Amino acid sequence: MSEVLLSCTGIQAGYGASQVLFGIDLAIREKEVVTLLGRNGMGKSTTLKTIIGALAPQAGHIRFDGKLLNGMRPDAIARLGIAIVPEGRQCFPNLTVEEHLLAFAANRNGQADSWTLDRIYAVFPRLKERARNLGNQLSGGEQQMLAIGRALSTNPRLLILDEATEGLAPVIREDIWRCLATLRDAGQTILVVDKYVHRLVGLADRHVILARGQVVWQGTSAQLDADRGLWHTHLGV
Ligand SMILES: Nc1ncnc2c1ncn2[C@@H]1O[C@H](COP(=O)(O)OP(=O)(O)OP(=O)(O)O)[C@@H](O)[C@H]1O
Repeated sequence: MSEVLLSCTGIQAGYGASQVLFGIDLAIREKEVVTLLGRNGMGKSTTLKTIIGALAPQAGHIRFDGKLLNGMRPDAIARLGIAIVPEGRQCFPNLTVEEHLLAFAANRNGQADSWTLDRIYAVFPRLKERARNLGNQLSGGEQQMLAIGRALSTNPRLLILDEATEGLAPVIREDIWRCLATLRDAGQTILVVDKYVHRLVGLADRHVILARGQVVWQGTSAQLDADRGLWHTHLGV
């Protein structure tokens, strides 16, 4: 089995006096695709925020490639190789697609198989067609592809997607799922938060379900697929 890349143990976190996470334990191995699932308000985004350093945990440890992330600033964590595609895409209106993909490009970890512009265009041919268009000339789906492409251009060891298909038309969502499957097949380690569990069982290796700030279930896609009671109780499907 491959090495554990990210591990969270006993994470507690919240906003001021309001505690949201009550001891989250999760681990992601290299080349795994893992989802974080659960109904609205159960703590998925808060977990992501603690991993990327946007929110300091009140207790517990977050380790990435063996290094303790507690207390590190978000930019330092990003430099270690964690990239997030945030909810809402956040493209720059006055940069072209190609400028977005070049402006953030880095291969800090010296990966042999790095995400060059050509490789990103191979995963997202639509972005190649739109290379000279500005961010504000793109459709919602194209902006989402660009946000993923931009995150990839930093050659992250862990790519995190927070509700990447939110608000997209079903046919565009399918495009995004196909692209994520291509990334998975290329060996990219991915943590996904999304609500389309039907699609996620076909995409991910493992799933972690949160309820009220705690991990209530973890298992493989086959295990999740076989237990529709879980879908009903915790995923509202
Ligand atoms: N900035 C904030 N300040 C105060 N409370 C917050 C803040 N952000 C989130 N919360 C609260 O923390 C709890 C968990 O929210 P979180 O966004 O982590 O849930 P989630 O599982 O990602 O759900 P969703 O899919 O609705 O985003 C909720 O009760 C939410 O109201």
